[in-house]
Amino acid sequence: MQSMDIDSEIDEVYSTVDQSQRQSSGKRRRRRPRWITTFAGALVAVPLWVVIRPLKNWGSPVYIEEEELTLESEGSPSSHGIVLPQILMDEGIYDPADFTNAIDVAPPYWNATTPLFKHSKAWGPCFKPEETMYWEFHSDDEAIANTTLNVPLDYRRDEESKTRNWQNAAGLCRPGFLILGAGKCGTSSLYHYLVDHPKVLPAIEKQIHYFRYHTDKPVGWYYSWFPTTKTFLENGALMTGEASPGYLPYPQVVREIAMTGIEPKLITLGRKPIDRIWSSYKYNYVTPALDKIRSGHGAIPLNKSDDFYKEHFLFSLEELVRAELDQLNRCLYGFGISKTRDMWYHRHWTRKEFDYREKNGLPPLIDLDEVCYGTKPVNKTVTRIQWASLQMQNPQKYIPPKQAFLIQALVGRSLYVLPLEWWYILIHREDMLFVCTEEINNATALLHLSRQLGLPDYDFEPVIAQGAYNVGGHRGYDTATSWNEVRNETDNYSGDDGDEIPLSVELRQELDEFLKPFNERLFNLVGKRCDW
Ligand SMILES: Nc1ncnc2c1ncn2[C@@H]1O[C@H](COP(=O)(O)OS(=O)(=O)O)[C@@H](OP(=O)(O)O)[C@H]1O
Repeated sequence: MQSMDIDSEIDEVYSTVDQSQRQSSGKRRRRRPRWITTFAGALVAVPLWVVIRPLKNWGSPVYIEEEELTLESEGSPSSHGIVLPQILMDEGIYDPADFTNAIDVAPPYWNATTPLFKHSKAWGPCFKPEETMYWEFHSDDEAIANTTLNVPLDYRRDEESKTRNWQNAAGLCRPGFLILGAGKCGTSSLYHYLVDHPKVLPAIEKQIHYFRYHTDKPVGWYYSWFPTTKTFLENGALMTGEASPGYLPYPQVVREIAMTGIEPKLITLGRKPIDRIWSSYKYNYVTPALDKIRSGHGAIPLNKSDDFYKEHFLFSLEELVRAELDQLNRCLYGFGISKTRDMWYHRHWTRKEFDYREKNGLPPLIDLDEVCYGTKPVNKTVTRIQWASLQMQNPQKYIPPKQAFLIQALVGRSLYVLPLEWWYILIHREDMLFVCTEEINNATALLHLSRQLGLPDYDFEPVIAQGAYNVGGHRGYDTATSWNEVRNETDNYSGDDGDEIPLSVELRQELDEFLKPFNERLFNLVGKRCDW
């Protein structure tokens, strides 16, 4: 997956998911005729139910008839104005105390005073089903054993859902959190840590990238990547979410999200820039380039060692950072200012911000990806303008073209404040959450974050102790690497000073100087400081 661009990553993910969906649906139990279950259930389950009622998710299956899922059947509003089918409250699946927490924050879509809540035909984040629903509270050991999760999830995905015409969001749920990025900042770990919370259900995939690559599809297609209303409610969930690092860098994604009628909490991770740069150099450049070379590229000899290829056929970190820094200096303090303005000023949603910044002497908005680097090769030898002299002088050195959009921005994607400033134009400040990567190993910091998301308190210590995700060579968003292995195998984790990163002292100093004002601007924007 590593060596592919995000589009093909996603295509691959989709086909794997469809397969696993088919497999997992094959494992689900066949439904029994309802009258049998109702009768048997009444005989056996009712006396038991009296005893075990306080135990959530335990007991024989509970079915809800169609008429029980109408507005009339809904319970009276709780003190927070939440209305759910009465049976969910009676069963103890939800408790009125669920809808606010220790710092008095309600999870997204559960705040009954917001316009979004009043106007959507929904139970919290989930749209009401159009058909009779068939409810089972999961106590099924077999089903549980067949999933990696504590609860078997039901997603409504089928062939039809891939077509543009599929509009219906009935029976589906919206995400309550999105991790926007930045890439290589621990987004996979944070996602897995958050979905360990008993009130949070995962999406089918960590990365859906709907708002970047798939907005030609209806929003129902997007929601179909999350648990269905039925699964969501019967598990007593409060939110679901996803993590797509391709969201953060792009201003057009901000607008797409704001227009979609979702109001998730938006989480951005920022890692010590030099650590992110080094991680991205290895993951987005070295590994995919070596993969490509090993499968045969041009006149590059086969079956040589990694060191041989690195020495003769790859650009060093020093070379790429040097070239990019020159480009960034030209762009951020020169041509990028007017070019960004020309591109964006005519849009309603950005104009006021440009004017405000100009009037108050604030740094100008920059559309880093689009404006500073370009998106197309210059000619057959030069993949991006910033590499013109490098590639002309070393035509034998290889940069995989599909990865160029990531390799070109090793430094740029560590200037977290530049894309974030666009997000703050349209998104409420209280919905923008910033996390320093170096904090995510800390259960207290995660508790704080989960409270800001509107979740009840939870101990994240055990899930953190399991390890980190998507570490170095152990690629894969869903693979945990134990902390022992992490310590043995990574050379750049928080806590050390990154001395082993192969950059000359001079360039490292220049880079630090270059980064400093952007880091300060970031801390100022998000209202907190990281340890870098
Ligand atoms: N808990 C914790 N603390 C510090 N650093 C961590 C943590 N979890 C993951 N990581 C490191 O983050 C890198 C992977 O980031 P992402 O998952 O965001 O990568 S991706 O953009 O989705 O591919 C990857 O960095 P490198 O190993 O340096 O490449 C991970 O090791």
